[in-house]
Amino acid sequence: MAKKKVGLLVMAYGTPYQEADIERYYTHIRHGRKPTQEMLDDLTERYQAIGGISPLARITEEQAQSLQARANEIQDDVEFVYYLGLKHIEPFIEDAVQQMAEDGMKEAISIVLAPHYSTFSVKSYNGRAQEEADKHGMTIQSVESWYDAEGFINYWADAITAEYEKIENKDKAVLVVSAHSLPEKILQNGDPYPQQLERTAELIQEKTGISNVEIGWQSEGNTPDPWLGPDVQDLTRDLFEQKGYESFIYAPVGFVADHLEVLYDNDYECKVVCEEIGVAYYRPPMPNVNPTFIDTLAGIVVDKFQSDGES
Ligand SMILES: CC1=C(CCC(=O)O)c2cc3nc(cc4[nH]c(cc5[nH]c(cc1n2)c(C)c5CCC(=O)O)c(CCC(=O)O)c4C)C(CCC(=O)O)=C3C
Ligand SMILES: [Fe+2]
Repeated sequence: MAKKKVGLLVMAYGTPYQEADIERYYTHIRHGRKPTQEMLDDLTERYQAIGGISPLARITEEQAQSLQARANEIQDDVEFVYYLGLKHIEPFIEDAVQQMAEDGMKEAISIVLAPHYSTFSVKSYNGRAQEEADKHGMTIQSVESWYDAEGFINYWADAITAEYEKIENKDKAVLVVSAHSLPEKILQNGDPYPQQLERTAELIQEKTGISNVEIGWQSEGNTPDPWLGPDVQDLTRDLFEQKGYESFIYAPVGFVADHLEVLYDNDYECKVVCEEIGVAYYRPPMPNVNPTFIDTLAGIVVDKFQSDGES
């Protein structure tokens, strides 16, 4: 008998596919408000600085494909079929859910390719998926966060250790663990996002044994609100002045792929600060489709599916 098919909704941020997409993508991020020409030029220049366009579209697709393959390798009960649902560009989350329904899926499991839960990020992905699923009478079980998953921590611990070993004077080295900043107002409703980042950092510290570890926030948006800090660039200067560190390892653990926020905000902006103050810059590779990482996500998806019990 053919195995039952279960939808595997893989959700991610999305990125422009070509330069001509930047304006509508940015407008979507801004909830329908067009960016000014200056803002648009600024974003276009940042994409140009990383090679014209982001590698994120390709990597997200590869992550979803390998996640499907691994999830089908580690269990034999059902066949997971992946659907990509993006937050800010097509295929949108709603498109993916609708497609699942048209393909006859009755149930699905969803995961967001971002480790930390926030009302601003994961909650909105899951809410959009759920709302669309309701329209089609589909059930979606959503993985909420995986910032403390053992294989995820192991991935970063190994990648960071490989950089750390290159450094001679380890007393003068610091690890900066970061995620995307969010408006400070998330704190008023007890959002778990900052605690989850702290926990990721703590687990990485336990695993690597690195003594100097700091939390930073990066890539904050262009809005009048106050954002969570310290920003990684300011933090770099402060740590240099106050502690005299000579080597900085940046681990942007709130992201899972090579994209603008890492290739520009870390590899260009943080590096510029490091060069200015004369310290060494290190940034371990992103998870992308690393087998340990994909295996971890597959395990989480399968566990969630099995624990919620098929009827
Ligand atoms: C929490 C979070 C994550 C991590 C969790 C998750 O992955 O969901 C994330 C990831 C990403 N963010 C990305 C891109 C952008 N985010 C922006 C703006 C914003 N992000 C926000 C939040 C987040 N963003 C917020 C609150 C804004 C301000 C909106 C406003 O203005 O009210 C802008 C506008 C310009 C700018 O501010 O830089 C861009 C271009 C890319 C793709 C990069 C590529 O294309 O390679 C990725 C993976
Ligand atoms: Fe963003």
